[in-house]
Amino acid sequence: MESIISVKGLGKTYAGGFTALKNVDLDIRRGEIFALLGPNGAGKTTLISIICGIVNPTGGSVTADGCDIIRDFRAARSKIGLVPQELATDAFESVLATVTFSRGLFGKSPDPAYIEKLLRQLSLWEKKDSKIMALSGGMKRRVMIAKALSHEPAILFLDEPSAGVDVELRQDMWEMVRGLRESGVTIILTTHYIEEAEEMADRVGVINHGEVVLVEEKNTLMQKMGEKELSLHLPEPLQQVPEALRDLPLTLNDDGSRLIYRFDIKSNDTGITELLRRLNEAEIEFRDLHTRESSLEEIFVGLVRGEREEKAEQLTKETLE
Ligand SMILES: Nc1ncnc2c1ncn2[C@@H]1O[C@H](COP(=O)(O)OP(=O)(O)OP(=O)(O)O)[C@@H](O)[C@H]1O
Repeated sequence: MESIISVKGLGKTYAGGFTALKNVDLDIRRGEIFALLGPNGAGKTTLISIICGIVNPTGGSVTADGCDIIRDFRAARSKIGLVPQELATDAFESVLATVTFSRGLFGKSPDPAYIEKLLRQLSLWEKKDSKIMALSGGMKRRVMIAKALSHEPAILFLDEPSAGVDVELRQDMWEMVRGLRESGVTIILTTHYIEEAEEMADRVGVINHGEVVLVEEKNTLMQKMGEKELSLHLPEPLQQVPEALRDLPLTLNDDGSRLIYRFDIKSNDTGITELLRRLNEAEIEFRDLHTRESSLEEIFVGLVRGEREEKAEQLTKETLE
């Protein structure tokens, strides 16, 4: 599939000597919604800022829609719309004036018909003459998106689009972002809300300590990394997992009244038949039984923790050697 952003060997060491990005390779496909996940300080904003030309990289290269972000800065920047985390707009301006002005900043000739279409798409047309300060938080955020799209970019970056937005508005925002994708815009969002990535993204990238540790189709990721949980309600609570069942991946929850069995989604043999047979043998009765798939959040936490543990192990090994 054709990539619209191509990041190669990208590195960033800040003036103080801190390395925020290490040799990052990443391709964003044209027309997708890509979610960039990572804990605080992982390097998400640094990466976006480099692609948008706000921060200079110390190594590597980036092209946006075929334009090199350094050699061809203006052309590259005109391909990109950025909605930053902070809502910064002129409170006393009207919606229409603000968005029209933003387009002008990119040297694009005025196009009232396009601006109208954009404001309608973002449900802001009714508010076109309102001053920004008179708008609700959700509307202000939509104005930021309208500003970012005013010069008709092919790529839209949304840095934490749901930060401080209530659940209902978040749903609206997701709807709207999907609508933008339908209209052909490629969307890259950073988020701390894993459910946002789970709900919206076509692909997910995880960044940790300045390294892209994983890029995967969301569905594949959830299938590959996911665990399923089988939960059995015990009418007679257990103090501990019986000796005869200790070799199985079982844990007790809810004061011993729930037995949890974890199995791998990708495995052909879930071991459930065997589990039920062994429970029967051990004369453990259960009332109901249901399964649950792990969420992207659990996968993410598992990944980051796994990497941390691996590093700690490596460090211990190195210290001992
Ligand atoms: N101008 C700067 N000078 C020095 N270090 C910086 C600078 N900007 C960011 N950093 C450091 O680089 C690392 C990555 O920061 P970045 O803002 O890219 O992370 P992030 O993944 O966006 O985090 P968050 O989720 O908290 O926004 C952090 O350790 C941060 O302290």
